[in-house]
Amino acid sequence: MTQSDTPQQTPGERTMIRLDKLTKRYPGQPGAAVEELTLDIPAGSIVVFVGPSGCGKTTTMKLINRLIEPTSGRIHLDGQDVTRIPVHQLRRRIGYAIQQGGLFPHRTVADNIATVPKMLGWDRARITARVDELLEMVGLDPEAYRGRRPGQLSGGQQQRVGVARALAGDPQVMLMDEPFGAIDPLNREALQNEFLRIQARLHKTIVFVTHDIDEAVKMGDRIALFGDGGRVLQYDTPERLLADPADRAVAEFIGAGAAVRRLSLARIGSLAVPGPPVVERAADAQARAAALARAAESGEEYVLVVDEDRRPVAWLATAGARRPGEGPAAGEEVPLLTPMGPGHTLFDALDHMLSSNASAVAVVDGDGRYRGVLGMDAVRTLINSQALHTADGSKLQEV
Ligand SMILES: Nc1ncnc2c1ncn2[C@@H]1O[C@H](COP(=O)(O)OP(=O)(O)OP(=O)(O)O)[C@@H](O)[C@H]1O
Repeated sequence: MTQSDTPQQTPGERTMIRLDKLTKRYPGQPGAAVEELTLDIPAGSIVVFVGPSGCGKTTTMKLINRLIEPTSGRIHLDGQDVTRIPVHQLRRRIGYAIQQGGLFPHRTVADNIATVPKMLGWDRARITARVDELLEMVGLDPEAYRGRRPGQLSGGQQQRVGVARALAGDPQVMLMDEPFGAIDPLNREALQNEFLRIQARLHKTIVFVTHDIDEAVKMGDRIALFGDGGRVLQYDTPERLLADPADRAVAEFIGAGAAVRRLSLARIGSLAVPGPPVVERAADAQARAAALARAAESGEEYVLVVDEDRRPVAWLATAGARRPGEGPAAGEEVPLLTPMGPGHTLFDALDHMLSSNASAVAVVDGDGRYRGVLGMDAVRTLINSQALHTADGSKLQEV
């Protein structure tokens, strides 16, 4: 076991949850479900528990909110031993969201979300306002959804309500047990992105369980990779887990494709990208031709057309792009793919290029203005160079 023996912290990080030699043996079971687990979960971060089925992830979650009691070991919440906190208080401080939402089927969406606020004795007006606020936050129109029952919602909508319910009492900590597990990939991605947006605002301490290493890499500030018998094999940032697996079992779980996964950790906003020539949309034919000629001379295949606010509009092929029988003629406009913004990753860029059979994507800043171009060759070079660098030249991370 690495790291989890001696919990690692960045200076200044406050520990919200401390698991200290936590062990759980279920009666009649030969081995422990969780064994001597020691782990610090920093305040305001998402820690993902990932690992094969039956390795003790759910048991650890249930130990944290005292749905079950440990055989031995301690759990501290914000410095307090949880066994000293009355259970009803603990439930208020810890929100719990589970697979398929775990909603009460006979209660309306509003009643489901209001569970904890009602427990807390809030008045009706405050509860109604909170329910509507949360529905908005998880992307459901309060007018349309507050009166429905779970059976009248899609799986994804149920999960959204489940997340809203877990957030309702404004808990310090959220435990999320495969909250997006039963969702198709497209909706799952949308939910993940929305949840990350919510988290960027709320800064909750979140423990998130998943089977899926890609989800772990995307959602986690840190990942605890569990092996059989409730042992943590590695507790690390996603970057380090992918770049430097602690042992063979970790490497096997991560599986093939670690290099590609690492692309999903590199945000385009923090990368230096080359800025090939542009031509303004308003430029007259002569200026266009001159720009094309200059670009072709320096070996460029395309020039980017930008509008008056420097937002990319289209590509313009240079003479260098012309290949007999295929490809556009010189001066021909080629439609632009959606440009990549600062929040997109190298993985998004590569995916975008592969799925649209393009060899480059335009890169824009947060206001949609042209920053540069990322080509297939540049991505390949970045992978092969084993290192990514930020715009200021400092090393971002290994790839
Ligand atoms: N109530 C219980 N009684 C007896 N054994 C249990 C109980 N709950 C879980 N276990 C066992 O404890 C071990 C850990 O289970 P747990 O549900 O924590 O794993 P998990 O990693 O969350 O699995 P999954 O990913 O499949 O949900 C398993 O071997 C399981 O069979």
